[in-house]
Amino acid sequence: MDGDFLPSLTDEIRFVRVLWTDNANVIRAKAIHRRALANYTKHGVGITAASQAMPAMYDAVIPESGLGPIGEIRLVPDFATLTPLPYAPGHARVMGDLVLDGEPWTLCPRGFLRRIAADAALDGFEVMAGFENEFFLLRPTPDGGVAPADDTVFAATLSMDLARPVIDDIVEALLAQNVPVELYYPESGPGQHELSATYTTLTQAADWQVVFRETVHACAARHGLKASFLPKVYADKAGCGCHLHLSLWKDGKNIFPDPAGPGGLSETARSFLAGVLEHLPALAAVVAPSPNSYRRLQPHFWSGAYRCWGLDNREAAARVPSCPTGNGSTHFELKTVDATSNPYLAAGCVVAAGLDGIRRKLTLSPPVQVDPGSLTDAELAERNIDALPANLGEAIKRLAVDKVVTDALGPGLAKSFLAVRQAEWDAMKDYQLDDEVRLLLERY
Ligand SMILES: NC(=O)CC[C@H](N)C(=O)O
Repeated sequence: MDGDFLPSLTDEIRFVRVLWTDNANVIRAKAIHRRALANYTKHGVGITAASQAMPAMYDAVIPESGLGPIGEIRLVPDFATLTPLPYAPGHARVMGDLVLDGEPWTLCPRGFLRRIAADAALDGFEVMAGFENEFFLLRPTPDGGVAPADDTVFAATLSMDLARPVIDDIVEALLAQNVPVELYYPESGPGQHELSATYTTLTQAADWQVVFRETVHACAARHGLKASFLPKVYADKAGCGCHLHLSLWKDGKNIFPDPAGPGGLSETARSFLAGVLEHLPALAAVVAPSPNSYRRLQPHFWSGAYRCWGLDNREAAARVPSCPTGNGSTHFELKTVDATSNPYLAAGCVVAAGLDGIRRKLTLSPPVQVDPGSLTDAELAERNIDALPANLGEAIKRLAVDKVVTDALGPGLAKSFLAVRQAEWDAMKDYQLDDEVRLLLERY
């Protein structure tokens, strides 16, 4: 698509933002003015390679990432994703691919996910995915802080009424960007909401996750509110998950369900899930990558803090939702994931772990049909259930030695990702919750 899309841009579009995500899952863009667009369609806009070496705290290059001041990458617009931004009149957005010497750059998160989708295809599978987000709507307070926009409870219709103007705006904006919203309800935290969309292909699911975060933040701001996806904002209240739903398809047919299999899952689905659970301590560094993530992964908050799976079990890391038709289970939900994770890296690493499970024909442990948080240490050990890493520092150590996940990432991406995670852990390991919230609330 070398410029043939240009007539489709209305005269009102002034800037086209080309987006990329980094190893700290900050969403960034360079915007091209429409009068100069043709100059950048093919080879994209130059950005520094060091853009993949920045932690969440500040724009500084982490030297251990292997990146530095020298090195230029091309941010090439993927015009198939072009859409005007309903919340930013005059602006449109495309997803960008990071390209080096005309080839996908090995450190590009979007390119990485495409690689994993291609790996799955070589094994004969198409992966379908969906990210299911929770977020807080917060109101600025006179002292410069924020407070929840309301103090309602789970699925409270009062919350629906109070938040309706902003939620309606978010939903209309998502639909206008072709993100097919399906379900909405207020979640149990104060001012917390959940909106989910239909599942789709792996790369599109990650693209939609970026669009989702952008849209929620921007629409909230238009209503004088702040939105945040930070995993834990209030210590004693629900945190924000970004559960990842996955299924595997062959020849257009979902191969997850088998009504006769344990949990209604086929043998392939069970091996895939076993792979995800085997690698989960390492995956934690990718799907729960912020020091703040580990405040959320606690028992009794339905956040998936235990390495196990269960049918309709909301305390297990992997929940297999039962199917109302009784024809077997169509997918599973990895609850451990939060929205500080880069969706391309998170989805790609989880799928790589699952494919490893299939290749090695791993056997899935029996489902856990009790609240793992209510079991004693001895009972947990007996069932082979362990807690996830206690903090980001522990998770980084597990990722560094997980050959399957780091090989999937490739040496450059693994090195830069680990270096950026380590820098965040080093900087924030002694922070109190308030310090984290002050620093990270508006990043996510
Ligand atoms: N309804 C739920 O499953 C709540 C999820 C929970 N808020 C989380 O942190 O993931």
